[in-house]
Amino acid sequence: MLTFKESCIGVMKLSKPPVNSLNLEYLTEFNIAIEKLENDKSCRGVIITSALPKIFSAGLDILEMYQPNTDRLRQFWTQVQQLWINLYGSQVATVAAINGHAPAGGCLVSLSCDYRIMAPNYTIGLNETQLGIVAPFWFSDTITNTIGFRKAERALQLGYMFTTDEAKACGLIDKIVPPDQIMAVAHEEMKKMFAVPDFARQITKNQCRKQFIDKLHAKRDADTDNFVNFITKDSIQKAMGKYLESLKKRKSG
Ligand SMILES: CCCCC/C=C\CCC/C=C/CC(=O)SCCNC(=O)CCNC(=O)[C@H](O)C(C)(C)COP(=O)(O)OP(=O)(O)OC[C@H]1O[C@@H](n2cnc3c(N)ncnc32)[C@H](O)[C@@H]1OP(=O)(O)O
Repeated sequence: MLTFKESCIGVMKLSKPPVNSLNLEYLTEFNIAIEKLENDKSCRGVIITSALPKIFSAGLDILEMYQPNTDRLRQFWTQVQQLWINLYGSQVATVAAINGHAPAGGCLVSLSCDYRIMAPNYTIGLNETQLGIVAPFWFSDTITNTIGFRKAERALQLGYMFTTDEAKACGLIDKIVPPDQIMAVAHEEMKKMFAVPDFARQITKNQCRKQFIDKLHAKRDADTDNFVNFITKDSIQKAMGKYLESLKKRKSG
C-alpha cells in the first residue's frame, strides 16, 4: 500500500501486483493504514485509488477461500469485515478514484466511500454469484443503499458487472473521468465535501450509515461462522475451483 498525505488529504494507492487482490496480509495492512489516517487529527479526507494500470482491485483473494485453512479463513473474514466497518463508518471524507476494473471486493471498497469517480472502459460490480458464492447481507445493504433495491437485487442475482457508462447511469458511480484527470477531480470533489463543516457532514453520514454498521456488529460472529461454513462446503469449493480454472483459461485463450 502506498500511503502519503497531501496537506489534509491522505492518498492510498493499492499496489499489490498483478491485480490488487486482497489477501489476509494485505487486508491487515489496508486496515492499519486507514485506521492511522482516521486517527490523524490533521487528516480530513482520504482518496483510494490503484497504483496498477487497468485494475482498481480484483476483490478478495480467491486463493484465501479455495482449499482454506479454517483458522486463517476466520482471520481473513474478520479483516474483510473490519475493512468495511472502517471505510463505511469512516469519519473522514472518502473518494474512490476507480482507475481500473473493480469486481466484487474491489467494488465494495469503492461503494464504502462517500463519492466514486471512475475512468471509462472498465467494469465494476458485485459478481459473487458468478463464482457460485453469495454476497453477505452487508455487501447487499451497501449496494442497495447506493442504487436502490430493485437494481441492486437484479445486479446481485446476476453477479452483473457494469460498464463504466452503465454504472454512471444507475448511480453505482458518480462521475466518469479520463484516467489522466482522475486524481485532480478526486481532489476537487474532496474540496466540495470540505466546504461543509466536518461535524455536520460526519453526523449526517452516521445517521445514514450507522444502522447498517450496527447490524454487522450485532451479527459479526454469526456472519463469520456463516462464511466459514459456506465457503468450506464441497459444492462451493468445486465451484471456486472451476472459476479459478476459467480465469486461467481466459488468460491462455
Ligand atoms: C448464505 C450465507 C452467505 C455467507 C457468505 C458467503 C460467502 C461470502 C462471499 C465472499 C465474497 C467475496 C468477494 C470477492 O471479492 S470474490 C473475488 C471476485 N473477484 C473476481 O471475480 C475477479 C476475477 N479476476 C478478474 O476478473 C480478472 O483477473 C481482472 C481483475 C479483470 C484482471 O484481468 P487481467 O488483467 O486479464 O488479469 P488476469 O485475469 O490474467 O489475472 C492475473 C492473475 O491474477 C489472478 N487473479 C485474478 N483475480 C484474482 C483474485 N480475485 N484472487 C486471486 N487471484 C486472482 C489470475 O488468476 C491470474 O493468476 P495467474 O497469473 O497465476 O494465472
